[in-house]
Amino acid sequence: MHAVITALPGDGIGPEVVAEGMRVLRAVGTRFGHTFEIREALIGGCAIDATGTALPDETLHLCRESDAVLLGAVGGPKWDNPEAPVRPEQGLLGIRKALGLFANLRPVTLHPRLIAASPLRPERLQGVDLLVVRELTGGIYFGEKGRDTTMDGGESAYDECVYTSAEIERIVRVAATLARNRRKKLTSVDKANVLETSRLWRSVTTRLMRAEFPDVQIEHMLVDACAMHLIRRPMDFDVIVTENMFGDILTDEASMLAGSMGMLPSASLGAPGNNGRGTQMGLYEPIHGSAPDIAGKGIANPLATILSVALLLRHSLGLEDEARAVETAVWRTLEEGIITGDIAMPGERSATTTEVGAAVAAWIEREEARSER
Ligand SMILES: NC(=O)c1ccc[n+]([C@@H]2O[C@H](COP(=O)([O-])OP(=O)(O)OC[C@H]3O[C@@H](n4cnc5c(N)ncnc54)[C@H](O)[C@@H]3O)[C@@H](O)[C@H]2O)c1
Ligand SMILES: CC(C)[C@H](C(=O)O)[C@@H](O)C(=O)O
Ligand SMILES: [Mg+2]
Repeated sequence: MHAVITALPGDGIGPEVVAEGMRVLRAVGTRFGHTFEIREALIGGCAIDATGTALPDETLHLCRESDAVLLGAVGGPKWDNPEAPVRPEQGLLGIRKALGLFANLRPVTLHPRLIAASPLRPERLQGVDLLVVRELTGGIYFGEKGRDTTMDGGESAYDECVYTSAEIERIVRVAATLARNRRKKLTSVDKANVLETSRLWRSVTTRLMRAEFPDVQIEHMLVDACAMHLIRRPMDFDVIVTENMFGDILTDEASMLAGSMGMLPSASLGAPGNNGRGTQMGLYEPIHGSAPDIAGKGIANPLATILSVALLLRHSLGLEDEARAVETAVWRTLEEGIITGDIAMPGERSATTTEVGAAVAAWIEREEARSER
């Protein structure tokens, strides 16, 4: 296969982890005989510095012409002035919206050796295998926002949260379809005791599940309780579907089940079959940010990005064997103990970002990595 991938390294540790993602992609190409044409473009803070905008037209054009996009992270202290008119995060939100990527899949799977290193008790983590489906192009992130002055001469600010029934239906359909192929349990997370958008979310979800997914068990959970249950009994979750902001927050929390922010990948997808391959053009990125506290040190965990490459192979290129080869290679690398400091046990040797990427790539190039894990 010949595929065109746009790489958007971005800021902070973004370029460090995307370099390892590309190394792994090249290893997959070598091992399986594919050519991946990788084009790099600017997004976020580095794009602001170079062009004055966080999402240059050139970047968007390249992404639209690609089979898939691999993104690192955007943002950092250099651009953190809250009063700045242009912000790195606008690039990320802009590309998600412009490409119509409303479904953000954030799987949480645990390697056994990470259970030992986790701050949580091991018996709480056995059997954890969940998937958060986060609505990505609506809600409070994209509502009207602005500033005003108050009667007493002070300031006010507002962020409107809007959801339409069509937006809720399409994301719940994605999540329920995924649940149907897993353990057939869907948890819809909202704040229906307070928010009108959540009450609509709950009604639409109930109606749709009854009509189209009677074989999938549906439960509704308030977001505050969900935050607690994710720690108390994470193995009880199969697929979670939720709105944009709740999904953002819950997945940072869920990353600690897997031991680190550096472990969780994501796939952002739009309407199915929009690329002529019967698969989906998508954007793939780790869930973490630019990690300014460790940027430039060569110690960032690249596995979230490498696992995002696996999702890219699966969802945008339809290469299931290749996706599994990447996931298997990641597991083998963890078993070998080639791990960055964020998931190392006290006293254990920490590998660099590059050493981890090279180890995963080496496993892919070996025949054994193709077998089931
Ligand atoms: N998708 C994105 O581009 C994205 C996501 C989240 C935050 N951000 C931006 O990143 C900047 C920093 O945000 P933050 O510090 O709140 O969140 P962050 O995710 O960058 O970092 C949170 C903590 O996790 C650690 N961490 C993150 N990724 C890691 C990795 N791969 N390996 C090891 N440790 C890792 C960091 O060192 C830090 O201690 C902000 O400007 C924020 O807006 C961008
Ligand atoms: C950087 C920010 C806009 C982004 C989000 O909130 O979606 C990030 O936190 C994420 O999880 O991808
Ligand atoms: Mg986030």
